[in-house]
Amino acid sequence: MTKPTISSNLNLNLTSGEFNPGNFFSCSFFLLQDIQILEILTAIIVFIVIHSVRQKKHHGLPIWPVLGMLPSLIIGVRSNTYEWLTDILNHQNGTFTFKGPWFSTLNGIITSDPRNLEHVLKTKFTNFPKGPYFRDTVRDLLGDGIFNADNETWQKQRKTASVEFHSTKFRLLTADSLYQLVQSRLLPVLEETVKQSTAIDLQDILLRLTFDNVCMIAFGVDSGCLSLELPATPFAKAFEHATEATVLRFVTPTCIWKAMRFLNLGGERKLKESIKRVDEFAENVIRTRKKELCMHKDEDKKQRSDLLTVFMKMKDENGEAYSDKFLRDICVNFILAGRDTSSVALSWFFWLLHQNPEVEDKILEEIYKVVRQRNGMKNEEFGKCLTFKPDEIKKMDYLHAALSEALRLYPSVPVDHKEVVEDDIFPDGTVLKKGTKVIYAIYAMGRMEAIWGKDCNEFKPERWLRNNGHFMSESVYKFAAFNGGPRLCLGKDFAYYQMKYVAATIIFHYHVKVLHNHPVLPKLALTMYMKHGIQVNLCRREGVLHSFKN
Ligand code: HEM
Repeated sequence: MTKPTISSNLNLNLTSGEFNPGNFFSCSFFLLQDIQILEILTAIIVFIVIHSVRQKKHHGLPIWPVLGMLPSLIIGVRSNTYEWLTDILNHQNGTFTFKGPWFSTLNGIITSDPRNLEHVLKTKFTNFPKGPYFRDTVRDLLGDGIFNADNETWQKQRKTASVEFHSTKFRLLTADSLYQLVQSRLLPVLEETVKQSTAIDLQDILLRLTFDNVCMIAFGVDSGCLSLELPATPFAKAFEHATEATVLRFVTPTCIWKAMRFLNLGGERKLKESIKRVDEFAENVIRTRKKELCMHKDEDKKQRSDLLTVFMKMKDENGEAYSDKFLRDICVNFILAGRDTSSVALSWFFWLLHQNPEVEDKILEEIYKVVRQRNGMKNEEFGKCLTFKPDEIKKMDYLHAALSEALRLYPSVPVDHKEVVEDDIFPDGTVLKKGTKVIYAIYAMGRMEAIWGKDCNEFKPERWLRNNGHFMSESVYKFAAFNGGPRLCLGKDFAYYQMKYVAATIIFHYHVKVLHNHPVLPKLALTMYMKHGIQVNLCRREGVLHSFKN
């Protein structure tokens, strides 16, 4: 039965011209009821407004009845989430409590205080695992891989990968693979765009490069993403979509994204499709490698030093080989670790160079100085230098500082997450109850006056240099781009080598000019992609040889 409205009640009486006590009472009842509803609604609105204004004074963000801070979060997510978070943390002395809707698990402590970070990542490491909330949210994509594992599952992957990462064989493989890719793919692709006088999306080129590189070192496979034709990369795209859709789960009440997953709706449907494509790629690599290891008598192939082969030869606690699913998880996690992180860092680095040409000049000066130190290098041969040796890359302190500075302002992993096992208390006095989610805002940390001083928003590589010009590292709890403590990034040394090698090669050969008015904005994803990439034109440097083998 539809409930009469105020006007329909009145019409009923006035137009009929009759007095019907039954009608009169029922109409008055509905009239009274409607007026009460209006009053109640008005009271609720007034309450919300007063309440939110009061809370704003108290916590920096309004806490709405039922919805908590969700409306502010939605507004923040729609603008620049990282800037929004930085602003709040700056006003809250580095730590604040986020309260989500009553019916959700969207609550947690967000911090950018280095003392708290050290507490989480080192001092009380075992009390702050990734935890069930994080693992549940990213499990569909990352499974039980290293990024999403705690305790023994994490330890065994960390141990194996760590031994591998520090082996000479692996170092040679990574350096050789990078050299090949830069010389025979990156430089020809860049040179082609100069010949054609076309603009390119540098982020896309770098993502292709690091994807090929990580596939080579993690699986010993040439994925062929970077070539003159710039082929479609359905797997890489699926991977990007999957990380994006996964991160949306963190800002959506769990019950809602779970319901959407169950009903296969919206972003969850997209996520499922993307993960399917990711799985197909990983399964294909694993199947091929298994066949190769079983059937080929070729000892060279058995001696491979890529991570997948190493994990395939290992046994689990029951003496069984790892399942294909677990191997898939390992693959996907290493792609995430190695592909997006260095490429997005390099993209932001070139964006910062574009805005700070004096830094580019200093890097170029350093490169020239290092190259000129080569034994017997004559001035006229200088332009023929096509590549750099590992020990030359090591000498580039200013470049190292400039890349660190780029990572301070644009960390590839902008926020990270832990969960409290037992009640605890942060060094800044924040009380942590068992099960609380802790988010550390790495992006915000890089832009806090309290940590970096008044010039915190400026791009100043010099802040990383000692008086003698040598690079000086910072505490990992202050500069958390590579995480810290037992879960410090395993690929940190390799990442610096890779970024320095690629940056030095590009800068030595070309001046990178970002297209005027190209919008450069961060995207909300697990790693900090540029939302619209970075469209650039390249200009050759005079006097440098530009004919590359392809
Ligand atoms: C600029 C480049 C890079 C940055 C900024 C970076 C940053 C990070 C961060 C923040 C973490 C911690 C993630 C977490 O626990 O949630 C991490 C972990 C890790 N990174 Fe990197 N990374 C970079 C490059 C690489 C590369 C190139 C590799 C390997 C090829 C790599 C391998 C790993 C691995 C295996 C872990 C997991 C460590 C663990 O949980 O024990 N990273 N990295």
